Amino acid sequence: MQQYALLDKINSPQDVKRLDARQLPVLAGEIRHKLITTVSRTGGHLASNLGVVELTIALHRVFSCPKDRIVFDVGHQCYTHKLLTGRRERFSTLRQSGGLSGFPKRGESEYDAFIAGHSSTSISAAIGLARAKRLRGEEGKAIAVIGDGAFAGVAFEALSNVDETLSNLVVILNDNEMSISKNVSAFAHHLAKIRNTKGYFELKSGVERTLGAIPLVGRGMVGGLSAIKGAAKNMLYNSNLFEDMGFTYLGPVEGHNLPQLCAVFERARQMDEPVLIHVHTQKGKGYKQAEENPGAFHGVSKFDPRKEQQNDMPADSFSEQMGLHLTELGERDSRIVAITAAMKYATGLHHFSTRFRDEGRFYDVGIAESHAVVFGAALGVGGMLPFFAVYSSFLQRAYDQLLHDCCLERVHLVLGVDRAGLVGEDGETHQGLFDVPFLCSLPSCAIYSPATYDGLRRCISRALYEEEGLCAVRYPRGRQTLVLPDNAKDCGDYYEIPPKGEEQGLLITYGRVAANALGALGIAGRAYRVLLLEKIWPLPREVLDSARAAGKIVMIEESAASGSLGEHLLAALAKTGWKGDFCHRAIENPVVAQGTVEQCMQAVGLDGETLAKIL
Ligand SMILES: Cc1ncc(C[n+]2csc(CCOP(=O)(O)OP(=O)(O)O)c2C)c(N)n1
Ligand SMILES: CC(=O)[C@@H](O)[C@H](O)COP(=O)(O)O
Ligand SMILES: [Mg+2]
Repeated sequence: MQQYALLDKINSPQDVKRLDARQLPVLAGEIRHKLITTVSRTGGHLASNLGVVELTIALHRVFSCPKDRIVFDVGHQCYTHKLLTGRRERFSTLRQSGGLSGFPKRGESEYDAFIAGHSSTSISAAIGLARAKRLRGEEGKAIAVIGDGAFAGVAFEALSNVDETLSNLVVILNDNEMSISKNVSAFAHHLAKIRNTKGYFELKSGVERTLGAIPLVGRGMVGGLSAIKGAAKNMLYNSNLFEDMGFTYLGPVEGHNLPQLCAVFERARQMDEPVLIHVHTQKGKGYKQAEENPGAFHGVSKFDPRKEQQNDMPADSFSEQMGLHLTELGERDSRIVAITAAMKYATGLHHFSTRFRDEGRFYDVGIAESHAVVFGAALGVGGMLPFFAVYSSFLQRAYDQLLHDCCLERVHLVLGVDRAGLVGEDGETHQGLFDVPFLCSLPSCAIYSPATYDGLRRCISRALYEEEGLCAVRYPRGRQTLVLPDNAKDCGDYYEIPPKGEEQGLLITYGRVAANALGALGIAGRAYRVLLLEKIWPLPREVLDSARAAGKIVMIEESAASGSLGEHLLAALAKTGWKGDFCHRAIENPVVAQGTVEQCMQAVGLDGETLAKIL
């Protein structure tokens, strides 16, 4: 086990305060080594964490948690924070079942002030914590640490809510010019403009030189001095969005310069007004491959850090297959326009982007899923064929736009709902378990849930050309696991697989878990007729008819149980007076902790062995 002279003695933020300032860069080096060696073994978010090592050390050096509350935005960059707040010894359990979460979790530590995982919420949370402190007469600052990519959507709603009474609010903007890929938003352009003006310390020393030249002649001068200082600041510095929205802006500050970071954080700690500190960092700092290609090292699976080049083979995945197929369709139909919310590569849309961006048929709207849905709907109203690829859990925040802007007037928008179902190591915030319930609740929404690549291609084409209103094609993280039996009969909306022997019941299932369900039949040695659905909603008529004719039905789905397809099916059967035996296996508690997908499946009873017991 690697020994670290300083890090091994850090068991709380107080230990960071006790170090000599000259030791802080050494600590930063040890932390970087720990991050690279651990994450190369566990997988996780590497580049973002390498970029905030000094920022996080300075945070805990100057502020005093848990009296001061730190809220990380997205929270994928919280690893140094966890190393400095008593979780160093558990760090090797990162993102594993029963181990440390890859995101802040209040239940994990008193130093984790608020949940994170979905982007752009930290300023809202910090404002809430700040207001509560004031109302309860508590000391301390509420500090949001938010990236330039996450400064989108909800963050702008929060910005509009800042006023001079928030004197205990500090926002630290970690500007590394990157979201997952290069940040090309209008906001990023504003940041670039600000970065090119005088930095905080240049400005500060300039103003001090100006003020220093004026002899102090008594108190009256002090008032004059602050007026001159304000004028000097404005003279030296054109205003920016943050100043205009009520913050005192401090920056830009070099994000790997510990003395500067500590000095500016100390300045903010003593101020009695809302402060925004603009820190300029490098995503991937300290690991050459991640510095050169931060996007590729945003989220990594296990890798060998000694290798010069990591071979990033194109993934064998539903995402990749979606991207390739949509690009193929795009060649034939110029009405197809693709949209991503800052997830171009992870959703597979980079293929479509490369081919059609210059024709104005690909848009990365940044982390703004609600905007993406309305934008897409308007593209549809305007006569285009819009396709928005989005993770199931990130789509949750656009529920009203789906209802209000798409469904009420049956606008044709196709959603590629990626990471639908259990995702594994990202845990509770990212499990895609709610899309079937919330999409089924929408008027005139159609849902496809293919379990194979062939089915995915077919469903995307049907969604674009056979459907009229909102249509979702949902598919899991990773690759196809189901092998369709040769005797599966294609019935259009579903496949029918005959029983292996005298029929003992009807098994209805869809999506990735169908592989486990079919496997369970083999384990149990039971003879069920199987309906493997591809179009799941509205429930196909023939499926309902087939169910009504069955005496025993087992329904297996990888979805939150409440509002699930199985509940809808049972309700529909009940309306027909059906009185058979109905067994429904879904996920009763959809707050599913991290682990491998297989471990998550086991935790919720959707693994083959457990399913065999209900057949
Ligand atoms: C609502 C939502 N949409 C998308 C994501 C996926 N996501 C995670 S981190 C990230 C980029 C964040 O960029 P930034 O805030 O600049 O952090 P950096 O990785 O650059 O440190 C995105 C798009 C998310 N977590 N939440
Ligand atoms: C932090 C975040 O939300 C994303 O980086 C997410 O973790 C990516 O998930 P995948 O690894 O499934 O692409
Ligand atoms: Mg960034």
